Amino acid sequence: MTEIADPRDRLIVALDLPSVQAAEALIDRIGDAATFYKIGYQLGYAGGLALAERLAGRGLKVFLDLKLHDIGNTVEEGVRSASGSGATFLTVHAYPQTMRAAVRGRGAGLKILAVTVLTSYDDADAAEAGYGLPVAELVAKRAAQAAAIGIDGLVCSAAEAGSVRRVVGPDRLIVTPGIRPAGAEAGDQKRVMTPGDARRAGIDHVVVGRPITGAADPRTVAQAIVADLA
Ligand SMILES: O=C(O)c1cc(=O)[nH]c(=O)n1[C@@H]1O[C@H](COP(=O)(O)O)[C@@H](O)[C@H]1O
Repeated sequence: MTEIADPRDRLIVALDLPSVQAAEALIDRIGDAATFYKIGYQLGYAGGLALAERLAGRGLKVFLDLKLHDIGNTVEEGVRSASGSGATFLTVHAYPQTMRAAVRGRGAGLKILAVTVLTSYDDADAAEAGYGLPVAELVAKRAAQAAAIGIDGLVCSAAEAGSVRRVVGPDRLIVTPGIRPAGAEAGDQKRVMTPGDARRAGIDHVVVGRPITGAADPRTVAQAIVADLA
């Protein structure tokens, strides 16, 4: 687990919103309660990539959640292009060819996170997708491959944080979505944990979307999550 001086940096708010205007309004409402924002498909395809550069320019940390997976050349060049965005994190899927390409394209300052098994998957979903391993074993296998390839961090559920830490050692980042404050709706997430339990399991950062984006008072929810993480 890495040392993080400001506990707010452990919370990554997923800006899963339909427009840059909506994202900017949410960031204004959250104010200084959060320092780290994730831009994924929904906002990225609606002008969010330019927003990523603006947020980084304002000193906020940005996680570009592009979940790249393609032929090696395309991944390598895509990662190279994203290296100029000012983002701190970029995701790829944890396939060996894809991870090797991402490491080749990685520029200074950009950390590559490999998504092991999506937190919306349980063992039945993995079997339906053709995998012959239960989720926990597939996560551990992909984490070991990612570490051997030199990936900076892993995305998994907090339920696997302990086993992933044993596989990858203390220096690689563990970033966990599927985080729900006690009593919050899980929605389509199947492997969920509270922020405090995730922290005790040894994660570095949590990713939280709908519990914050859908809250009547997103700033208060973000502050409560940071307090639980601390
Ligand atoms: O890479 C991710 O961030 C990610 C990986 C994963 O396994 N599960 C997962 O939920 N995510 C992302 O984390 C966020 C979770 O959002 P909420 O379920 O609304 O908190 C979404 O933006 C997802 O795209």
